[in-house]
Amino acid sequence: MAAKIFYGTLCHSTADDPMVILEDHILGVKNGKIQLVKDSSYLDEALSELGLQENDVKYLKKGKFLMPGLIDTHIHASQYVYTGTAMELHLLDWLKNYTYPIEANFEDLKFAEDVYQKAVKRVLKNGTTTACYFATIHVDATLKLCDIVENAGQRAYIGKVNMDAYSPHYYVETTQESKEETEKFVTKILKKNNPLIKPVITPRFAPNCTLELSKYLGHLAKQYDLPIQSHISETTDEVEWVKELFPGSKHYADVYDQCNLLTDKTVMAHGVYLSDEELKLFKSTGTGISHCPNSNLSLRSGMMDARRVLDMGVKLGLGTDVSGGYHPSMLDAIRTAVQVSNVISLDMHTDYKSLSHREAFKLATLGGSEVLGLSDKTGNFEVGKEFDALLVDTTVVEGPVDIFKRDSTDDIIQKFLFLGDDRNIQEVYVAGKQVL
Ligand SMILES: Nc1nc2[nH]cnc2c(=O)[nH]1
Ligand SMILES: [Zn+2]
Repeated sequence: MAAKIFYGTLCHSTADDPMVILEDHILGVKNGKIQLVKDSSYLDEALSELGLQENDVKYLKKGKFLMPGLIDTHIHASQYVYTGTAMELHLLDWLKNYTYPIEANFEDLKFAEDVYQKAVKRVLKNGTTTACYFATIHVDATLKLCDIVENAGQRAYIGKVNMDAYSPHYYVETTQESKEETEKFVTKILKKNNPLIKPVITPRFAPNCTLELSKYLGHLAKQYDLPIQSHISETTDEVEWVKELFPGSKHYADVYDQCNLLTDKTVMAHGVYLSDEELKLFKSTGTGISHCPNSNLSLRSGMMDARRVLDMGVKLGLGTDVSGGYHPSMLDAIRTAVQVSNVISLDMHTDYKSLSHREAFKLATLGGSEVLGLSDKTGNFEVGKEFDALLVDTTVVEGPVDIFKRDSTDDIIQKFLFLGDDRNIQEVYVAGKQVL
């Protein structure tokens, strides 16, 4: 995109305020970065500062607004193939009966390409400008996912999954293979030198990796300064199993910590059953949590108390966890996070504050960028950051939202968060480039 100025309503989060609504404002973009955010009375000044003409200004009428792109901190691109199905089992049986057999098919590159094309297209259309993807154990198929993400212009972390233990015979790696293939994958992606795409070290979860492999992965992440993703404390059965498998560890988080897998670039999905001690360890290591409320309800795993995590100062973002979660849209993650928090509040003392839609909006944007260690680049409309944004139109004909004369800008934004969908997402920008 050439340089441009957007004129109208802007909505984003800051460190102090989960939702700042700026009406009659201008946002200037040049070289993919946000150059200025000002009151509209500065328009003439901004035009000359950026060397632009009046026809470089995009005016947003009532009902339209600009917001930061959504950040999905936990999504399995490979599981998109069965999204919306197969949710009657609990986690460990679900993995055994559906997930592993389906992921094993990604050895077939044609199958992988078809699924990944559709998954990436779907999430971009739903406004996910940054995604933290799990793929499968297969290097070639995971490289295919990288090509597809690159062509689509999305910002992403992409992980080749590691599994050398308690995995079925048809979907498993030897420890040596897993080590070699992962380093091969990492170096290939780094060679692309695409600033939008990074490899992420991806031990599936503690039971699926030997300590030897997990320790190697911690070392690899350090060597190449890479982010790390995995799952933790999603169900009580899983927590019990980890206790049995690793009797030498203080708790679940300690298994990862012993392998140097808890860093300020680590995102752990779920964390429903983390103890205070584990959360303190997350805080001290800078590890973030991806809260995946749809998945936690769909697989009946439990309810993660987002308020508790926030109160303990642990970084928090939202994830769809497709396909443990059935919905690929982060708007669904925002809504479900609010609803789960509402349900938790029913059992709490009266001054317990459930998560507001404003806070959930922040988790899906700025919070996600913090969890992924990308808050210097994306997450809000701070000057100097890259322009990752959605142009939302709540007045689209035959759309899912009805706007009335009485609706304030605040109401319009809230209606989009609770009722909107991809029909309302008119334009999607990543690093200043219009990708949809
Ligand atoms: N939700 C979820 N939890 C996991 N734990 C280990 N693997 C998975 C997975 O694929 N999905
Ligand atoms: Zn997951």
